[in-house]
Amino acid sequence: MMMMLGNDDTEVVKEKCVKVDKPTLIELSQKPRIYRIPNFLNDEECQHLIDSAKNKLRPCNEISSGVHRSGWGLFMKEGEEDHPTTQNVFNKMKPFVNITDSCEVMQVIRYNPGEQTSSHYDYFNPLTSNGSMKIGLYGQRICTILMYLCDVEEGGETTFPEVGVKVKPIKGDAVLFYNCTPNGEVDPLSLHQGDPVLKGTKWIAIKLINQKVNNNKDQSTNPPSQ
Ligand SMILES: O=C(O)CCC(=O)C(=O)O
Ligand SMILES: [Fe+2]
Repeated sequence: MMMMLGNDDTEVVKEKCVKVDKPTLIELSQKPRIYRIPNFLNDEECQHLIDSAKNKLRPCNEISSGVHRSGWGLFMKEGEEDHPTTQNVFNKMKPFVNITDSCEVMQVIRYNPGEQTSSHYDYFNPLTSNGSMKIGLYGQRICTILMYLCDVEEGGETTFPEVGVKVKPIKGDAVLFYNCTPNGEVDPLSLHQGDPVLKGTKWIAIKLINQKVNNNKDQSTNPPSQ
């Protein structure tokens, strides 16, 4: 399995976080597995991700598969993830998850006041033809790493309504959550949403971690919508 908890580089704590040099996972929920990773990104990394996206954002005023997303977003293009800062961010993820060439490109999203993403699952639905086609192409989205690139004055929490978990955006923190159960089945408890921003701006970066597939997918095709 991809998660390597409790090895030499990581530790899981259930209580308040004490700042330590090595990455720490704070368990927010066991079912589904949701962890906060405090201080995952430094200020420079947050700024780099914002700067690399800010002039290229497109409105996400769309309703696809029943998900209402009203922020502004960008999927990094091939090559943009090669920047040393972004590669360093991926290196920081490696103690926790398997990053392979099957993984979808990183996505950067900005929400202004009133903008949000309604409740949805990140996994591909294996019961639909579209979902199973994407599973074949990219691999199931086993888990998601969501990074907060700034503080938000008010609102904008990431909420998991099925399990009553609400994560406040804190600049540099990340949330790692599993869209599948440990035996690999899609997990309806992973339902989540980006609450409306009430005051300020919310910037996030998202890396979806797909199960590795062995194919020659064309990396230049558009990433799948959720
Ligand atoms: O904005 C958030 O906190 C959640 C966003 C999200 O779940 C997504 O873009 O898939
Ligand atoms: Fe999501």
